[in-house]
Amino acid sequence: MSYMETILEEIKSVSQLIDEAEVKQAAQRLVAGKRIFVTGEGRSGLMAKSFAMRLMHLGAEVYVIGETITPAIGGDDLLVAISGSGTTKSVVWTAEKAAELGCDVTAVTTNPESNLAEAATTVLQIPAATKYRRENEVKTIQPLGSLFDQCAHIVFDTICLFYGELNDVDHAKAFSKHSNVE
Ligand SMILES: O=P(O)(O)OC[C@H]1O[C@](O)(CO)[C@@H](O)[C@@H]1O
Repeated sequence: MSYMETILEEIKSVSQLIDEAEVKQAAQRLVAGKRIFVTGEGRSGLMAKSFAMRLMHLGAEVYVIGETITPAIGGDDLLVAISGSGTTKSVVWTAEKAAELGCDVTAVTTNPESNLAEAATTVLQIPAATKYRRENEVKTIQPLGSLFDQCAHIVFDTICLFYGELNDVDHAKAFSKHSNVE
């Protein structure tokens, strides 16, 4: 099998462990018209940013924690916190702080028993391999958390499809939100 086929097989094996109904529920929680904040470090942070960009194109009011123009988070807001391991301190701390403020916190992680999952209101588990290669993680030929990153990206795109459906946003509406100064 080629490397590309192997990667696709790895992603497929993880996707088969995810219940799409749970992904739809994650999208439904984002529809409430609330402000959405996303957070994650490093690679997981990049996945968070790509998710935020897609949600913006779909009409959401969305912010990335730590960016220059990100406002204060409040009790009426939603936080999506992404960490493959569920142990990255800055992400756990952000989730704890947001929960303390009354935010609805969705943890996107491989580990439903992690500190991040504990701090969250809801856990969306993506049972992919992380950089820690814990015993129960699925096998991967890819280094670090690549498999988690890829699967998270696909799960976020699935959430975006549900989100678009629920909010009546089609390609044309999304295109109208796309940058016109590039
Ligand atoms: O997804 P996690 O477990 O929070 O890990 C994030 C960290 O791991 C890496 O993805 C890889 O070491 C870093 O880019 C990032 O700082």
